[in-house]
Amino acid sequence: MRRSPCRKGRPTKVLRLLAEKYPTKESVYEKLIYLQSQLSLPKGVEHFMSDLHGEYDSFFHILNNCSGVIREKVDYVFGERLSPEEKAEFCTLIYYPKEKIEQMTDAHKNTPEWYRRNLSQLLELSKLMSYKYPASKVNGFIPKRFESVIVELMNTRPEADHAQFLYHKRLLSTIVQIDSGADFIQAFTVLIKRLAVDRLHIVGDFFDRGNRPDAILNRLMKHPSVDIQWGNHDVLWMGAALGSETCIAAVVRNSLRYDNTDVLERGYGISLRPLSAFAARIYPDERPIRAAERAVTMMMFKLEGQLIRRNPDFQMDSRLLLDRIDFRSSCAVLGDGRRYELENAYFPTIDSAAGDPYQLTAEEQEILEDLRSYFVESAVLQRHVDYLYQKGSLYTRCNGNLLFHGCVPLEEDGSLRTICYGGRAYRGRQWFDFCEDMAREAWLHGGGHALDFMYFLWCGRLSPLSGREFKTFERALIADESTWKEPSDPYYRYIDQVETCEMVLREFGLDPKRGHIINGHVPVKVRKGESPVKAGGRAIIIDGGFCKAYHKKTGISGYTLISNSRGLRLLEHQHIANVREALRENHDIESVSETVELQSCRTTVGDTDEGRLIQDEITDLYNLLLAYQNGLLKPSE
Ligand SMILES: O=P(O)(O)OC[C@H]1O[C@](O)(COP(=O)(O)O)[C@@H](O)[C@@H]1O
Ligand SMILES: [Mn+2]
Repeated sequence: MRRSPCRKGRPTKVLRLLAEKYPTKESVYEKLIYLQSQLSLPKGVEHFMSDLHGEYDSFFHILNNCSGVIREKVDYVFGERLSPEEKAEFCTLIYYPKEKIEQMTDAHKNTPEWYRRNLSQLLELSKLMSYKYPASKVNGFIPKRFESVIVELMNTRPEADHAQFLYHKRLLSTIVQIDSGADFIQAFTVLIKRLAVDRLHIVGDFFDRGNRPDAILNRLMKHPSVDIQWGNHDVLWMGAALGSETCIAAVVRNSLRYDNTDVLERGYGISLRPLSAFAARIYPDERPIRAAERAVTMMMFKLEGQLIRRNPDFQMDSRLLLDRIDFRSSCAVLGDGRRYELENAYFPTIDSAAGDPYQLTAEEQEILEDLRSYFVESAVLQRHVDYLYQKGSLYTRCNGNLLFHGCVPLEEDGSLRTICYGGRAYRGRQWFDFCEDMAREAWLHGGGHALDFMYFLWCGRLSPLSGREFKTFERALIADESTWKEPSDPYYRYIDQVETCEMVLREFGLDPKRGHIINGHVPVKVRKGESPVKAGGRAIIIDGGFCKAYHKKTGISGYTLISNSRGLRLLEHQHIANVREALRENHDIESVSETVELQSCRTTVGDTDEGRLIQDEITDLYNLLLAYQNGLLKPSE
C-alpha cells in the first residue's frame, strides 16, 4: 500500500526527509524526468557463471573479454572496416591494455598514429555501447581522473559538422601529444568492460580443484557489480575459516587430493608442515603428499563421525562407517549389508582395541589445533570469507529469476520435501531461509551447532548446496567402484519438467511463467550429449567445467549465461585463452552461442527489480511535488 503524502494535513516524515534532499521544485523536476526516462531504457546485461573452482586464468580472461561480448561488439561496430587480424589485435588491447601497450612499446610500434587510431576506435566503441545507459550512469563508469575529458569526447559529433570534426581531432591529438595516450586507453577499456556487463552473478563454488581461488576473490573484490550464491565448496571453506575442525580437515584433504596446497600455503599462509611431518612418520612408504592426504582423511572421518553423532537432525548416519570396519579382515560392511574389501587397509591412528574408532589421538588433536589457529588467523582468508558473507547468500531472486547452487530437496514423487529439524518442519523456501540463517549465525556468533551446520551444508544429503549422499569413505577406501555412486536428490531428475520448475519458482514468490531457475553444481556432460538447458529453458545448469579436472567429463571449458533485453543466451566456451596466449597471438575465447529464449518485445529497466524501486521513488517524488504545489510544504527559492 502506498503511503499518503500527508497525515491530517501534515506532511509525513518520508516527505519531510525527501524535501531535504530535493528542496526546490526544479530539483524534483530534474530527478523525475531522469527517473521516468530511465524506465524506458533497455535493461542492463547480466552475466552468470558458476563453478569456477579456482581456475583463475580462465576467469581472468573471461572477466576481461566479458565472456566474448566485447569481440561481438567490435565485430558489429567495425565489420569490414578492420581486417580480422586488426580486430583481434584491438580486442587484445581492450582485454589487456597495460600488457599490450608494453608489448607495442618494446617493439617500437607505439607511434602517435597508433595511439590516435586506437583511441578513436575505443571512443567509437564506447559511444555505441553506452546506448542503454543514461548519460549520468555512463559518466559514473568512467575512472574519475579521466571523466571530464572522456565525457567531452563522448559528446563530440565529428560526423555532424566540420568544426566538431576538428575539435574532436584536436582532443585526441592533444591526449597523444602530451603523452597521456596509454592512460586514456586504459581508462576507456575500463569504461567498455563496465558497459558490457551491468551485473555479474556467480552461482557458487570458487574453491577446490583449481589452484587460485584466492586470486579469483581478490579480483572479484574490485568488481563494481557482483552478487554470489554460495556453493558447497564455499561454505566448506567458510566453515573452516570460522574454526570448524571438521571443515578444516575436509579443506586440507581436498587441497592435497588435487595437489594444490599452494593456495593454502602461499595464498593464505597456512602451514601444512606439522601434518606432513606426522604423515611421513606414520606412512613412511607413501609419497609425502599422499601420506598427508591419508593422514588428514582419517582425521576428517573421525571428526565427521563425532559431528554426525551429536547432530542427529543432519540425518547423515549412513556416513558413520569407521565403526563398520573389521580391522582384522580389512573389510567393511556397508549399508547394503555386503562386505567390501578395503584398499590400503592400514590404520595406524585407530586403536581398534580401545573401542571408539572416532577418537582422535593426542597428536592428531594437536595438529588440528595448530591448523585451526592458522585458518582463523589468516587475514587474507578472513577477508575473503567476510566478502563471501557480505556479497553472498544461499539464493538470490533477481529480475524474476531464481539463482542457487544446488537443489531444492524434493520427495520421490516430485513434491517439495518436508525436512524435520530441531522439532520443526521445513520445506522449499523456508528450508533455504533456515539454512541461510544458520550459516549467518556461524559467522556472527561462531562455534557450536551453527558451525557444525556448515559441514552439513557442504555434504549433507538434505543440504540445498549438495543434494547428494557423499561417498567419500567408499571413494577413499573401497576399490569396488560400484560403491562410489552418490545417490542424488530427485530434484536433479525432475528439473527437466516444466511443472517442477514452475512449482519451485512459485514457491520462491516468482512468476512461474516468466522466471528461470539458474543452478550450478552438476557438471553438464556435453560430450555425452547432455544439455544445460532443462525443461525447455525454464532451468539452466551452468556448471560447464571451468575446472580443468572436469574438462574430460564435460568436454568444454565453461559456460556464461547472458541475460539481456532481448532474452537469454548461453555461451559455451570451447577454449579459453590466457593472458600469455592472448598477447602472443591475439588468441581469444572460442565460444558457441545458443539462444535459450528470445523475447518478442524488449525488456526495459521498468520491467526489472531496479525499475520497481525507481517506480517507488517516482511516486514519492510526485507526492513531494504535490505537497509543494498545494502549499503543504514550502520549497526553497
Ligand atoms: O560440488 P562438487 O564439485 O560436485 O564436489 C563435490 C563432490 O566431490 C566429491 O567429494 C568427489 O571428489 P573427488 O572427485 O575428489 O573424489 C564427491 O564426493 C562430491 O560429490
Ligand atoms: Mn558444488
